[in-house]
Amino acid sequence: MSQQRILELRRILDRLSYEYYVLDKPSVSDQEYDRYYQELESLEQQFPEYADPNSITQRVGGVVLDAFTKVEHSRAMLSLDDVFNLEELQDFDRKVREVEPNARYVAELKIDGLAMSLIYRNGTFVQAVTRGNGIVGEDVTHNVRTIQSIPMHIPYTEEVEVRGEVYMPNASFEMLNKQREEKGEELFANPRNAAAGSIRQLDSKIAASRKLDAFWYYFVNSSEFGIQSQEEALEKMEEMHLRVNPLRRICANMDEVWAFIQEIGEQRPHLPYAIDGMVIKVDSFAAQAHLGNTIRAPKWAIAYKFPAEEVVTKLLDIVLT
Ligand SMILES: NC(=O)c1c(N)nc(OC2CCCC2)nc1O[C@@H]1CCC[C@@H]1O
Repeated sequence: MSQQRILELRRILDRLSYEYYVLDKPSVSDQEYDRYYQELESLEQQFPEYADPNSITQRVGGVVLDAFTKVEHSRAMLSLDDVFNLEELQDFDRKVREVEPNARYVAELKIDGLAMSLIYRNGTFVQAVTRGNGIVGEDVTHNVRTIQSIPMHIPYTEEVEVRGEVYMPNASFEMLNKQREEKGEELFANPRNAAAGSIRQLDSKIAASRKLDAFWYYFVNSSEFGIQSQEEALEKMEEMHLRVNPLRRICANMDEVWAFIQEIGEQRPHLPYAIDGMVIKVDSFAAQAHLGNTIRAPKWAIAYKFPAEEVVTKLLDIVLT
């Protein structure tokens, strides 16, 4: 029965795609993957009545909008206050401990991309909305659907909203600028601009060609899943087959945070994506609620920013290499 086979192939390919793009551990060869993919493509062409926008064959894009729809966020997408040195981190820690003396932190790399909200209903991906001004964003579902590591199905039927950062891996960024240089087009200054420019495309075929990726870090309705801390939320999102950055550290105090920042500062030039700092969050959700938010940013999180690489050293690198 062809519909049966179509649904079975979609499940197989979703699983294989998860292994490849999220776990980075494929269990079959590329040839075997391609055989399943081609069988699904030809069955979908023979039986268009079984078309599904969430089918893996739709990741290549092909939707061209004439405008973006504005969407109001279910809950405001907060920003982060910035600090630039250890002393300011210790000020933040002191203020936290006035309210939560035993707070522990989760330190997460600050991905330099654009913030995004994903909504799943009945286990299926339904919408992606940019942060916009934090209250209202743009519906970019057609472009986010092309990001291979984002699951189109999750094993939960309740409504799930998660937030994270869509970014352009350094390899994609270098390749894109090389192509643009060959075509005499203006280059993107950095991966963040390139990612933002790609997500704002009306033609999802262009977005698909930009090979974007994403890490997820915030589970909006986590309390409905009985989750009590940031680390638990990250583990739950991993369980949902969402791609979560494994490079993170639970820290008992700000000294451990500072040690992790130094370690990552060393690794930064060798990471496959751009980071502009570290996001430090109080782990316990009860403590987060106790600390609260300002209108713009949480009082339970802070962004430590790495010193901007001196333009001079960058220019010297170019001149001297
Ligand atoms: N860029 C990041 O890697 C990142 C992160 N790892 N974690 C958060 O946590 C949110 C949750 C509540 C307030 C900030 N935000 C991040 O980026 C923010 C989103 C909006 C502005 C920054 O890009």
